[in-house]
Amino acid sequence: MSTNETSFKPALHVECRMRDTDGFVRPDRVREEVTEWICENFISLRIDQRLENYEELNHGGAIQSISVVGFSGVQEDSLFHRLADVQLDVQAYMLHPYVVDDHVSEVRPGQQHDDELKPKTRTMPLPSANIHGLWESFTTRMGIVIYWLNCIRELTSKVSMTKSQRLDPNIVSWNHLVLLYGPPGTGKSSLSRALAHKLTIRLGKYFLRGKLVEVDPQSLFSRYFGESGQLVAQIFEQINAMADDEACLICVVIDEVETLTSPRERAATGNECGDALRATNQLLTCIDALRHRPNIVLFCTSNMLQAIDSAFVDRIDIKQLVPNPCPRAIYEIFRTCINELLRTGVLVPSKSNNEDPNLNMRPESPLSQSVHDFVLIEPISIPRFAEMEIRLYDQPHAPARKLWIISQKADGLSGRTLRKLPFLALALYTFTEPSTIHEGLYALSLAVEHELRAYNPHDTDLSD
Ligand SMILES: Nc1ncnc2c1ncn2[C@@H]1O[C@H](COP(=O)(O)OP(=O)(O)OP(=O)(O)O)[C@@H](O)[C@H]1O
Repeated sequence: MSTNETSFKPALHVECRMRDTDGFVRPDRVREEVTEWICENFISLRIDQRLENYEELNHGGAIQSISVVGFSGVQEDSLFHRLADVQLDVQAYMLHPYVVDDHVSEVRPGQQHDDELKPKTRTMPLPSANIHGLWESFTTRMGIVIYWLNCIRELTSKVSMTKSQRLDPNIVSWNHLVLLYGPPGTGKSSLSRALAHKLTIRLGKYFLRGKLVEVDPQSLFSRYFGESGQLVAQIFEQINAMADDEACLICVVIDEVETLTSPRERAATGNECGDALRATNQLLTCIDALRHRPNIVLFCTSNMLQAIDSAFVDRIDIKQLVPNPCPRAIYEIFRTCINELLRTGVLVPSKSNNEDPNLNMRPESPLSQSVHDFVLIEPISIPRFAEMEIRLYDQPHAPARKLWIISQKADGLSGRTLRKLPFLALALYTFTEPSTIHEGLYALSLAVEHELRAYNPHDTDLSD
């Protein structure tokens, strides 16, 4: 098959997580060997599949896991893909260990004035154990996730093209700027970090390392009039210096970017101070200056798109609304929380037949035989939506089914609120310790109703 034919095929992404080998094993060698092994041993692959029996490979000892993580084609929601129809994209990476206290840019003790004039950033090497798994918690298969798949695909191709083809930024416009906007608590900041992590893995062919730089926008405002512009310039000087290492992908995250980019017309009419105007001007200049750096991507988040300067909005390459999670995403949020409560023993699997007659039927019982194939006897974790969807109506009492009904009811709540609810529900509505999974789910359903009433005080009938 010609190379041209291959490059037009959609990509199937496979991630190969390596053990820490102290640099003895090169990721590109692992990538090559795993690609060859997959082509020789598989006809098709399923999204989310974990590949086994790789230990026999020359680099098998250096591999911790191999998973099929995504597909960049038209039918992004289909689960099975024939290798003959795709371009295999294997990435080998090593996670940097968990960092408890992120590095905050240096400030010298005892220098009060100096401290205030230092913009604060946190840096973390990528890919990082701190962020690992975050992307997956957002990208439930199908549903709202499609735009994230598009977003990562667009970013990957733009960064890789500017890096490999050395495109002239004055001719091909790419400002390296992504804006995630939407209501509070929908996961914009977490998604920016998750995107940075994922992008570093996916671009492992082009960049040997990655770095996440999180800028605290509040620290860019000084109480000394006229200093804010300088602080912005200072932070971008630091970022520019980091980008001198061309083998490193620098992902910068600026939360609440509207604080730095308030519309300059407002300042001109006297409602905003001149210092803010200088900060906005400086930021725009710095963004323009970064355009020739193929290894920088800037992720910004905002709750208020209308409060951002139009010249900044005009420079944005990828602008993505992050809405409240849809029921499938809500199911995933609740599912991960409940599984964590089960894992730690805060919740326990069902103990008696009283709660759910189907659930504890013994497999030996002839009466149970017909339902046994479908029934979870002692669930130790709730399955993913994709796994339980086909069996949804066969098991009216299964925890997964109950959770799906609760998730549909919780539509409209923010991701932040949803993450709090399972734990809060146990504190408010259960009286035994530990509670069973069914008691926990009943409590969660009450907590959701309570929260919805707080959102819509006039809506009294929330039963389904
Ligand atoms: N769709 C979602 N899926 C999974 N978790 C989510 C989702 N939305 C929000 N969360 C969780 O909610 C919490 C808050 O997220 P985050 O701070 O990223 O939101 P935000 O949109 O940046 O909020 P704000 O605008 O108030 O700063 C995090 O723990 C995040 O994991």
